[in-house]
Amino acid sequence: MDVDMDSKYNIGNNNKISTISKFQMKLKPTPIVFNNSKISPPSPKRLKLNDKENNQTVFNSANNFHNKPKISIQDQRRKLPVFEQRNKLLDLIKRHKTLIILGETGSGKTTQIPQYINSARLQENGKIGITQPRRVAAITVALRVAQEYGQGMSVGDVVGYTVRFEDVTTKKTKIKYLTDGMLLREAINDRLLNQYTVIILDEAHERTIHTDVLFGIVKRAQKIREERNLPPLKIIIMSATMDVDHFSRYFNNCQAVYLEGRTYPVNVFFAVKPHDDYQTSCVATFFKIHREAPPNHDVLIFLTGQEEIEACAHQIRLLSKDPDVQGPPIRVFTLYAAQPGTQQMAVFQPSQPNTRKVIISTNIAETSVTISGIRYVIDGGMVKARSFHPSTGLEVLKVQRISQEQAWQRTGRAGRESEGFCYRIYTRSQFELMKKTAVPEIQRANLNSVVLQLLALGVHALHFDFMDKPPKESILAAFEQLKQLGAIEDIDSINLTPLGRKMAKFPLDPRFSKILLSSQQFGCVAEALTTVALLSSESILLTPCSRREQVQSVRQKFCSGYGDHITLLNIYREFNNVGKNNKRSWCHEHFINMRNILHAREVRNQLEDICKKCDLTVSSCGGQMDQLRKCLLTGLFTNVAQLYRDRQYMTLDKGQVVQIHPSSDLHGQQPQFVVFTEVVQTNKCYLRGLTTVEGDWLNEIAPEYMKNHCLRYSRDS
Ligand SMILES: Nc1ncnc2c1ncn2[C@@H]1O[C@H](COP(=O)(O)OP(=O)(O)OP(=O)(O)O)[C@@H](O)[C@H]1O
Repeated sequence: MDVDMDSKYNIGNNNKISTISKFQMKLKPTPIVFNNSKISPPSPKRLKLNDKENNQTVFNSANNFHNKPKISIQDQRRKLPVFEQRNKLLDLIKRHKTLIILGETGSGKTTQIPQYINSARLQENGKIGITQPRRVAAITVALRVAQEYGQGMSVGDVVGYTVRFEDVTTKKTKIKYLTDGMLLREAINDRLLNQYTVIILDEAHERTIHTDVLFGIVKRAQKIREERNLPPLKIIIMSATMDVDHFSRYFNNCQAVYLEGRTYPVNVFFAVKPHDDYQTSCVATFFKIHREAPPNHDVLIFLTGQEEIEACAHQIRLLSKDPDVQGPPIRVFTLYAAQPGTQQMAVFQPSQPNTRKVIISTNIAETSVTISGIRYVIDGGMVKARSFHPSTGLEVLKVQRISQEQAWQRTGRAGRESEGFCYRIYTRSQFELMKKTAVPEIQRANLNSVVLQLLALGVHALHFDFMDKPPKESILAAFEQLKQLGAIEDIDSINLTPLGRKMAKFPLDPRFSKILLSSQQFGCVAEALTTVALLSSESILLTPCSRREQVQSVRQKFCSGYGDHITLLNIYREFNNVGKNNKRSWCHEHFINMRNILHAREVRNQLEDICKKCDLTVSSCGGQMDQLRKCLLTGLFTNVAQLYRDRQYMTLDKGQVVQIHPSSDLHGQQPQFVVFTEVVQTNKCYLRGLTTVEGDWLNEIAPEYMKNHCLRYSRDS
């Protein structure tokens, strides 16, 4: 792209924008001005080789290679900065039982280091496990590494991956990429993680709740294996951006090594002034790039969530139809967690010649992934983060500014195959005001699942060796909830009840596991499985903004007076009744996301297998929805709200004032009691995913809980 690196450019001066705007006045992209900042990510302190005082090591490498003709995959590997350091690195790995490795984004840590270890047989008879915070990264990196092995090697042979509901490994697998959540589940069955001799916790800076728990689990497994003279466990912690001292202290002042050298430079631009409407600014910036960049120089845009991403995709598709828009044909892709795997993988397909691929993604493309062809990153600067408030008992999703570390990771997605560009839709001073690192998830999340998993490992969360302790009240709230669900006898207990042990077998929030495990007693195992599978997968409902009324009218026949969960169940049942050949057109006609519903079916099958292992037989309640509604209450009785004033509800648990979300089937109705599965916070608190329940059922189903949580208002008041 022929951008003058030293001058500003101004999308507002581009008369193409005014032509574009005639298509959709409301969506007119805001003009945005950038400065080229020419800055680089901060490198960790560079210290001398084997600097004893600081216990860190520096490597020197200066691999700078620019737009070269296509090179073989093996040559690509040899040109990565880590390649030059291979022997020194292997020597360090051999000598240290725990090692921290820092290296620039794209330098080859994730794909190369496990291969080096395997070639040198450092793992001996065990496996090398490499964790990733997200499934997309685990899958794509495994595919890439299998491809690098060549010789017809397919994923699942020497290189494999395991993500929730998908295991592509065999006995032959030596290098196993897996999500941090899956390694944690494996630890429940094998506390010492005996199948591994090397565990690499990658992208450690992300501090996902699972990685944070794994820090303690692997540290403990390493120590116990040492004490018992079992084959040792080597731990490697990797990232491009992390607080080395903090990590090193936690891992008994272990050695840290900084791999110098980067692949290709990325030129960073900041907006000259703040832009509140970052979504529209991203679109404007995209069209600026599109007009000037050669074909197949692809673009990755970071936004916060499904709705925003779909709206942006819609806007780009619409604007790209303007005959005045110059540039190659645009192919728009979206990437967010709620999509099924197959749809996510489509993003990684090579671009068609002479086109422009634009991918609009959440932070799932922020770390580890390489999307071939990406030269440009547009960073909206925001992320949707989940936070739990023990005082209200609610877990809410909120859009907030990213951290500086996240900004650098996003920048790192350009410049992986050649020089790249990153446009930040925020000013330099806004960047400087951002937090250096994000608050670890463990300090802001609902800890129900973690506390349950730790108990399954025989550990009490209050006594667990966390790198940064979660708030005590969040741990206590989790114990309280597990007690209410019947997973433990009392809140000091470190023993799970038989029910609790079964709950820990499901890769689900304990409230959902409880629903499944109670469903036998209500004769609705089939319906509970469907409902929980649908709630654990991405939304099956498509609601294009422009066709809202049409959507409502075709879906009317599925709508249940009992609310959203039963409506979803009705849709799923009908989908199953449609013949195989007609499913696609049926989905199209009813605005149902076919991939998501098929994915939900896969999830359902897997949950059914676990139910069978827990001795449940699949029964159906047919049309008796009271059975399912009661069953939902067995897990979700702490998520009940009562009508107390016109359209205002109050949660029974903590007395939080809430309203029914406009997208709910129950919006506009005022049932006395509702059970909910989601809370969304904008300027008000809204409940989404609702089912009506009867007040009397609460005493029947959760008598203990109701002793302390009386109904706030009697029916007559
Ligand atoms: N799927 C892929 N397609 C094409 N090239 C790839 C792919 N995966 C990796 N690469 C190449 O390998 C390089 C190293 O990738 P790798 O993921 O190992 O780096 P990393 O140091 O772990 O980066 P990060 O810290 O960003 O995860 C990339 O910069 C890219 O050039």
